Amino acid sequence: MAQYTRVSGVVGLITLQNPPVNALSAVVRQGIVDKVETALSDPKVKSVVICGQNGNFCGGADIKEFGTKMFGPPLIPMIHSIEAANKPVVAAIEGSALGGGLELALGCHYRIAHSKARLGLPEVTLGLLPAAGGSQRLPRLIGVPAALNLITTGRHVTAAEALQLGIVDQVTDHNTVDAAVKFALSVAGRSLDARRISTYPCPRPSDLDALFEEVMQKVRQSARGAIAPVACVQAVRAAATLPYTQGMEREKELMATLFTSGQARAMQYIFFAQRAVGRWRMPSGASWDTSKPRPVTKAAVIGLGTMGRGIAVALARAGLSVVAVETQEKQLLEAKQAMSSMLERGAKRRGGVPALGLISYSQSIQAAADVDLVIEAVFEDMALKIEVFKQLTAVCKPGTLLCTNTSGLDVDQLASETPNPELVVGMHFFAPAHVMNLLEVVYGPRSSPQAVATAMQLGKKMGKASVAVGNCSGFVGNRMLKLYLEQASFLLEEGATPELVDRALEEFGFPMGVFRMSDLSGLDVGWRVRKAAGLAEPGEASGPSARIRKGYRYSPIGDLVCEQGRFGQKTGRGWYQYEKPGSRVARSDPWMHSFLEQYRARHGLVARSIDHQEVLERCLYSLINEGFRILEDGIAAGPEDIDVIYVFGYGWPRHRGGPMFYASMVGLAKVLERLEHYHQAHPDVPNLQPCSLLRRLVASGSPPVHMWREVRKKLHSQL
Ligand SMILES: C[C@H](O)[C@H](C)C(=O)SCCNC(=O)CCNC(=O)[C@H](O)C(C)(C)COP(=O)([O-])OP(=O)([O-])OC[C@H]1O[C@@H](n2cnc3c(N)ncnc32)[C@H](O)[C@@H]1OP(=O)([O-])[O-]
Repeated sequence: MAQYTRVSGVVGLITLQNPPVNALSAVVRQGIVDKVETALSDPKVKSVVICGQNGNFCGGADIKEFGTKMFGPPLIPMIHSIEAANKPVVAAIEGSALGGGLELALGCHYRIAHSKARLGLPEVTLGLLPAAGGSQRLPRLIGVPAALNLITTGRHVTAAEALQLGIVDQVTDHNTVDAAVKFALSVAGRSLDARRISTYPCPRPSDLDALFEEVMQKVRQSARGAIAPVACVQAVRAAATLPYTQGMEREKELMATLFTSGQARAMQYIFFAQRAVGRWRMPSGASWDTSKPRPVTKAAVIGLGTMGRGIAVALARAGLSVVAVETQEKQLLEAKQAMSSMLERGAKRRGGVPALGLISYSQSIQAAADVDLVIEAVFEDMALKIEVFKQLTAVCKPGTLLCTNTSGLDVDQLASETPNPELVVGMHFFAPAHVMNLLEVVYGPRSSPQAVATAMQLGKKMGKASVAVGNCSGFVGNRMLKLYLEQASFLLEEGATPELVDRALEEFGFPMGVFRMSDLSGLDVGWRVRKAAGLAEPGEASGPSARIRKGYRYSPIGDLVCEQGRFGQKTGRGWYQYEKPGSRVARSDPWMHSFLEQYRARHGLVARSIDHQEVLERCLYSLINEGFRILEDGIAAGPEDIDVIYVFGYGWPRHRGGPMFYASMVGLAKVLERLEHYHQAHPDVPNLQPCSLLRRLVASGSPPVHMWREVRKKLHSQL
């Protein structure tokens, strides 16, 4: 709803009230219409101020209303009536003015923002476009290029940038509503003809067609199949080429193509999933609202390799005091240099001062004696990690949380090597840790809910999408990825090429196919893990046993490629060839094609034609199937946890909603039928056997993804 008061005698103050972000629900819209009417018809009122309750202007249209029957006054005429008002209307912007919230402000005649406010039109991140006049008014106010950038990226701008762009008229460090009321008093009675943005001509850059062509090409490339960014460009083009009213018609048309699209549903699902994973729950029943996190102001990072450096920088950026420990002097000096430039570059990009002073460096673990939490990021070797944990328990103050950045080793085994296993959790960051937004917080059976709560809160403070998961080999992300990689390798045996498999996955929307991604992360990483697991055997064995491990099918192709010293980008050769070691542009490698032909010949395999559909079904459905096993094991509390992990950590296209959401869109019965088909064709691949939870969900009518948690609980209780 909206509240109305008259202040300073002649200013009508309208306050949006819908905590926490004053979203424009039907009730709020009705409130605005009524209160604007009141203010405009009150003869004592000379000008009007619109603000939001609780220091937040407006987070836009109410996303929770999408997909339901819409009622209440529509946004567009509501904003038009404000713009057409005969008394100045001033928007007092604090906190966020996003989407419909900024569109409401653009309908006002003036905008005053607090210096900490954030403004933007992020509809594209929800699979939509600004559909309450934003795509038509913003280009008229700030020009086509700037509007295109904000609308196609959905990025939020600071108040300072908004002032520089001309979106707001004034920025204040003081009480914004007071500043707006003072401003409203100062403009009372002034003509408003020049303040109605929809009447502005849209500035036309001389090379308009060239500009839109270039932007559309870039947008199509980065969109990777997402339809909303393309529609955003088309809507802004309408603003630049059509009169306002026709442009609004075009905006409406384009929004209609997006609003009910599967992509929009997927992206709104991820919006809420990202918030849902913050409400974590452990199998013991302990949860986010019953477990109090410990305060963490000072942390230590042990081991300053690539991961350790990124984690320390991310902690300092979050405002924590950091002790960075590296026992090797040369490595320590190199790390100090690298981390300082990471902080400086970051500060330059985001504006602000690099937090160089927050990090202290040491060669001794003793330096971690007074920290609240330690993150161990040494080489992925259990014996080494146990040794580090032993040293830490000897020097750290009582109650210090010991976290490991292992990407798959047994967190509980590590915990059992310490006197206080309840203080041990995994904090699995993704490379580069100061860039990637995902954090898997891994709890073992003895991890205390307080330790989980503390790690989750720290992850949020570092700006990470933090997901609490149970301890198992590979946790959630890597455990599922193993099946995806396995199928990709099998497809090479059966006739596919790295190029074909990658093209199918990139057309699906992944930034990189599985083989280009492996070349980027280094083939030797997986090889070391396979060797440690006793899977990779040296030499070119032939015959059936060469492709069997522990009784099941195994593809040694990856091991054989590594034996050639082909580790990917870092060696200039991997599944692809690169100009030189470290280059990033992958080119097909004739060596790989003849190697695969010889490999098939040696193992009596006959190549067959494989299409994109089979690549997607085998790689994605086997990954999804493992997702169901993870839900069945209770390692992940719900499908949202898995989907947030894959969208934020593994490049799963956001407009496909994540693996589990995607399975629900494809249809669980279809996924089950295809898995059964492939398992029948490959009985020696047990991972293709459909998971019983999938079978039972299909048997119970394939309920929608948001009901799986409840259905799984019920199915479990029936066991
Ligand atoms: C016509 C028009 O053109 C179109 C079509 C539109 O306008 S489409 C809509 C466009 N608007 C957006 O894209 C902005 C979306 N929101 C945000 O980016 C952020 O929320 C925030 C504003 C920057 C605050 O961040 P936060 O970190 O302080 O809190 P939070 O945890 O995120 O959010 C706190 C709680 O508020 C809920 N919430 C936030 N924004 C919401 C919204 N617009 N509608 C409904 N609920 C919303 C959120 O789910 C959470 O709920 P719960 O989990 O507690 O139950």
